[in-house]
Amino acid sequence: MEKIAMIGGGSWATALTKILSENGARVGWWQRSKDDVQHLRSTRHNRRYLSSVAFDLTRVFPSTDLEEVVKEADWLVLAVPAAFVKDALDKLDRDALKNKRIISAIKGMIPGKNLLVTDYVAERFRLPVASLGIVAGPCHAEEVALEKQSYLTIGSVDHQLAEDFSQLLRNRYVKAHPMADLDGIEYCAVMKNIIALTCGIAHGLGYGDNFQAVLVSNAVQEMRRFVHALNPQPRDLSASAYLGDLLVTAYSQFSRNRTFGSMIGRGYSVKSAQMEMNMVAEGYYAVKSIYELNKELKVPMPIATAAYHILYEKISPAVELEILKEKFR
Ligand SMILES: NC(=O)C1=CN([C@@H]2O[C@H](COP(=O)(O)OP(=O)(O)OC[C@H]3O[C@@H](n4cnc5c(N)ncnc54)[C@H](O)[C@@H]3O)[C@@H](O)[C@H]2O)C=CC1
Ligand SMILES: O=C(CO)COP(=O)(O)O
Repeated sequence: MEKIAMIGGGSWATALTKILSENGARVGWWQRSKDDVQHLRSTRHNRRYLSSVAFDLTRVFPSTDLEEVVKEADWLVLAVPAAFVKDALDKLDRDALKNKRIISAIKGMIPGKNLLVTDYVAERFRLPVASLGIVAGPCHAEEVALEKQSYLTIGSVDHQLAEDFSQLLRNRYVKAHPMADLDGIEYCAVMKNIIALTCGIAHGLGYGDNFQAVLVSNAVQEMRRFVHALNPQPRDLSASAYLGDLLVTAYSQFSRNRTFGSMIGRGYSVKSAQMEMNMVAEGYYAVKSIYELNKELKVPMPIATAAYHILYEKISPAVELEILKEKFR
């Protein structure tokens, strides 16, 4: 039986715990809140996220004791929003993660450090990059709860690690496959949130499907330029780990980033949109990291720049979209 430490109590951690435990793995599930852990133990349901899912408590072990959960596991799955990774891992020392395989399920960057999550973890715990991987692909937690057919991609420079984790995920409604492009997949997963957020802003302002199709087409080119500048290697951005994830996030009713952007387009402030959501739109934080990273790279990134101006410089969404409109082809 594979032993997994799931770090995080949000929708994605809940969905991954469902998949992994129902496939037979033992999942030690770390959450911050004692009350939430207690509730899970007594009712078998996560009361805050995907509350319809019932867990088998002979395989799922909710706990607030991070060190204990990590000690018992072969795999660590990080599934808190990127902004909380530093805090969540604060108590762990290098030895705690020695000889473990670490999977990031996070599609965001470490604020302030402007690092991908896998780069941060490798640096902070001095781990070889071959011990790390990322779960990506177009997959909303809500559809996992409904057992709708989904596809996941595991990116790692270690093919065996990626294949082994894919194997843990495969079931009747999840297909998973390995890919070697760890950095490319992770950067694109970050970028697609910014783009989906901008699609939401356009929608909130009253732009329609015709415009969004052009926005997304231009966004693919922006993603290609940026990822190539950071990590030049041949990659087919039409693969589902890149384009598929962009499409589902830009178009789905379940997308946090699109929903958040739509509120901004309709005139909400960042604070009020965040308060209303109870969920995290990674694109809000990521756009600052990407904008700062790009000060050196100087890649033309009109969409990310517009989102940054709207979210951090309080420039009117309508004005930024007018500017963007003229740049698209
Ligand atoms: N929800 C989804 O369908 C998918 C999410 N992801 C990624 O998974 C990551 C986690 O997102 P979700 O599970 O969607 O989160 P969520 O938006 O469902 O929930 C928010 C999470 O943040 C946690 N949180 C809030 N304040 C915290 C703090 N101070 N310290 C630690 N944790 C805190 C909450 O406990 C909860 O776990 C994100 O990077 C997201 O992009 C990736 C694929 C699908
Ligand atoms: O990454 C996701 C789907 O693949 C989730 O996107 P949102 O955070 O916008 O819901």
